[in-house]
Amino acid sequence: MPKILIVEDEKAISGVLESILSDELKDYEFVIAEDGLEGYKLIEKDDFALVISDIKMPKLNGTELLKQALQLKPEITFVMMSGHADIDTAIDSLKNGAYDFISKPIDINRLLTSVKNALDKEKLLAENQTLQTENKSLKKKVHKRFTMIGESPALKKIQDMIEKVAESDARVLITGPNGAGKELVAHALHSQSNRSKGPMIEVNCAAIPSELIESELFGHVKGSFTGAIKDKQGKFELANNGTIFLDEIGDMSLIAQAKVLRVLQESKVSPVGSDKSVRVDVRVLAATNKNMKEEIAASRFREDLYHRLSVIEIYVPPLDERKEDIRILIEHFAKVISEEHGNAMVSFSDEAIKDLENFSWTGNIRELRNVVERLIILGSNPVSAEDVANFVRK
Ligand SMILES: Nc1ncnc2c1ncn2[C@@H]1O[C@H](COP(=O)(O)OP(=O)(O)OP(=O)(O)O)[C@@H](O)[C@H]1O
Repeated sequence: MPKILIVEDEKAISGVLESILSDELKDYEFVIAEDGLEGYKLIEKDDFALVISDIKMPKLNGTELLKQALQLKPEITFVMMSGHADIDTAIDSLKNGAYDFISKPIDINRLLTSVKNALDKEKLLAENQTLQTENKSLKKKVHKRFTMIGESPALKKIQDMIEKVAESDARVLITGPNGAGKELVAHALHSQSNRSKGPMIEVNCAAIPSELIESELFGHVKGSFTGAIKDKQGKFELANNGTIFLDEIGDMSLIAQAKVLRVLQESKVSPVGSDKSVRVDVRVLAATNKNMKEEIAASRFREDLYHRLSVIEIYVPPLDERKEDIRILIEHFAKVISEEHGNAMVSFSDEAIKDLENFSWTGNIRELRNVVERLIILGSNPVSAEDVANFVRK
């Protein structure tokens, strides 16, 4: 239970305060100190949601208590109480960091309002602190999730390209087979760009039915079709001042392609059912595992859209073409997965790694990660060549 400290040398006053406040604030425990020194010792030992302190007290006065307590715990909230004679001191205490002061004789309503406001402020600060910590740890997790591991010349080339083009607003088409790391490249481009503080919005074009894609990308107004029960912002608007990542663009219908082309030409979007258009400042990244030349030849993809999307093209080759990355990827995934499982670090024997290097990885890095996870769960520590033979069917 959170605690409130009352520091007051007159027992009659502290008693009355405690009984009134505890009636109103049932979720708090009250602690009483009879002078500033005792109050300081309690603050040293314990955490208080609020300190209500008199100013004139023996041993350590309220002003000194405030100063010393704030040095010890800068986030602590104080409400001071003062007689008429020391009103100036009370005002000074506000300058020194107290939240409020109340003059004696105490007006109970004024006291309750002040105490409740002070506690609200304290709660907001605590919540803010928690959110900031959560945000930091989420950012770290996201960063970890999108770290690109590898030392092959192919990966180095990709990283060089990312470094060169990240800062420009050039559209980038990322190509390569499933599971090779295209999404990772898109995240690296966003996080190394000037837009990194803005949003990165991902759209899996293959997963959205063609009749819904327009509303997904550009939004709609209420009543524009059955089911449009309220206005909805589209992904392009949500990505304003940031990046939109159109994954599996090769699977987008021709109708949707025409609409995306218009946005790229005009930098404006019109929500479905609206005759107004909204200007958007969005960098467009796209990815596909399809051979776009073949798609264009078969009239499944618009050539004009392809040229607009692929100002820069980054090709992520399959893992089988960069086998020198396998060892370092296994070690990386072993570490990450052991951490995720909350286990001791599992290592891989040299023979196990060599056998894994000799396999063909049609599912690329995604498949390798799954296999490492399977071996960590089912195999011994260190994972042996025998474990690989037993648990990986190739
Ligand atoms: N270089 C790398 N280092 C570490 N992890 C990687 C690397 N490349 C890919 N991965 C991991 O492999 C998995 C697949 O990668 P990703 O989703 O980027 O592939 P993709 O090419 O976008 O696949 P798809 O086309 O199927 O969407 C993810 O878990 C990703 O974190």
